[in-house]
This record gives sequence, C-alpha cells and structure tokens, in this order.
Amino acid sequence: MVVAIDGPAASGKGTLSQRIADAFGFAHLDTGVLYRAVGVSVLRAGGDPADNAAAARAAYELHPEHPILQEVALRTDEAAQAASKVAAVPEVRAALLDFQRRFASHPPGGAPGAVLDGRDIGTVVCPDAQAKLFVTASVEVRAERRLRELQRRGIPAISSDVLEDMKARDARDSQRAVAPLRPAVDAFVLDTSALDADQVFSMAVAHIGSKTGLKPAA
Ligand SMILES: Nc1ncnc2c1ncn2[C@@H]1O[C@H](COP(=O)(O)OP(=O)(O)O)[C@@H](O)[C@H]1O
Ligand SMILES: Nc1ccn([C@@H]2O[C@H](COP(=O)(O)OP(=O)(O)O)[C@@H](O)[C@H]2O)c(=O)n1
Repeated sequence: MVVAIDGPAASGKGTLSQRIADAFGFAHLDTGVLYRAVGVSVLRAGGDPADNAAAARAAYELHPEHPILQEVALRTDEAAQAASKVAAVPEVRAALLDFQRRFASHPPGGAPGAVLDGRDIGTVVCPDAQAKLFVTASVEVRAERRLRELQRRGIPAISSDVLEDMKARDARDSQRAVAPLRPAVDAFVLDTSALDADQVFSMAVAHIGSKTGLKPAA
C-alpha cells in the first residue's frame, strides 16, 4: 500500500505524511531530504549545485545510511535552494529513483505500507500509488509557516528572504523539464491555506479511506 503526497514547499506535506504514517502504521520517506543532501554535498565539496556532473556524482554517492541525511543543516534555506538546483538534473533524479521505489515496495521494518512525500511521487516515483494527495497553500501562507518553523529550530531567517526563496524554488520546481511539480491527474488536491493540521489530516484520512477502504487505528 503506497500513499503519495506531493506539493510545493511548506504546504504541510511532511506534517501530514508523518501523521498518516503514524495513524496507519506505515513507514514515511521525506524525499526532499534526499535532494537536500545532494545539494549540501555539492556545496561542501566546493561545487555548483547547477553543475550536472558534480550533482550527479553526489547523488550516486548517497545511500540510505549516509550520516548527512540526519543533519539539521539540511533544513536551511541555502540547502533548499541547492536542492531545487540539483533536482533539475536528470541524472540526479534517476540516481534517487531506485532508493525511493525500493522504500515504497519494501517499507522498512516490515510496515504494511509506505507514505512518500515530495514533488513527483504521484506522477513519476509511484504512479500506481493507491492514494494520491496534492497539498498546497498560497505562497504567502507557506512562507510564513516556514519562517516560524526556522525560528523554532533556531535557524536565523529574514521574512522577505524566505518569501523570495520560496517563489524562486516554486518557479524552478514547476518549470523544470524532468518531473516538474504538478498534481497527478488522479490526485486529491487539498488547499491548506485556511485549514489547520487537524483539518488537513481528517480530509486526507477520508480520501485514503475512500480509495483503499482503510481506516486509521483508533
Ligand atoms: N495545516 C497547517 N496549518 C498551519 N501550519 C502548518 C500546517 N501544516 C503544516 N504546518 C506547519 O508549517 C510548517 C511546514 O510544514 P511541513 O509539513 O514541513 O511542510 P512541507 O513538508 O510541505 O515542506 C511546519 O512548521 C508545520 O508545523
Ligand atoms: N520528490 C522530490 C522532493 C524534493 N525535490 C526537490 O527538493 C527541494 C527540497 O524539497 P523539500 O520537500 O525538502 O522542501 P520543502 O517542501 O520541505 O521546503 C524541492 O524544492 C525540490 O526541488 C524534488 O525535486 N522532488
């Protein structure tokens, strides 16, 4: 059983995915972390994330136990920008595809299902997912959520920079040639601009139930 959750930055994908995974006993993979790790690896090696060869090399070196995947440095805006640059490189996407598909088909810990969140889960990584959600919100709402999150994590951030970075990333993610950000034709689109996390969760559970017959454990 695979649940695909896609959407733009700070729309609430990760929050929703973790809650869905907990409720159904599924494993959760935040695929954005993989792209962030590749971007940060390139920066640390002194490279340019938009350089195809450097980005592809870093992607082929990433493996599920790599310690960079746990680093808080992956959460910064700098990491997010680097991620969206390496994410436009076809070799990077190809290198990360196996990792993601293996997680979906063999969820760790023998879990009965997997929730993957990202930009292209319902369209490219798991086009046969039993339930697909596309979570979105206005860019202003998303920038405000991300700013508060960064402040909570103790990462310095300036409101106008977060908004501008988010717009730049939205444009890059939506306009790239390979696996652009867009809802799958069979995705349930959920605009969370005026919904809190509990409301989003309830609507998502109802949708998953309608598609799969599954109900969360009480
Ligand atoms: N429906 C919601 N309403 C308000 N804040 C939310 C909502 N969903 C998530 N958040 C908060 O917004 C921030 C970004 O959410 P996150 O789940 O990390 O988004 P994404 O994975 O899409 O980048 C987090 O601080 C999270 O707590
Ligand atoms: N499945 C995915 C996940 C992330 N990405 C890229 O990785 C970047 C960071 O993703 P993320 O999910 O960590 O970003 P946030 O939504 O958390 O801000 C995105 O801007 C995309 O460019 C992608 O291309 N495909």
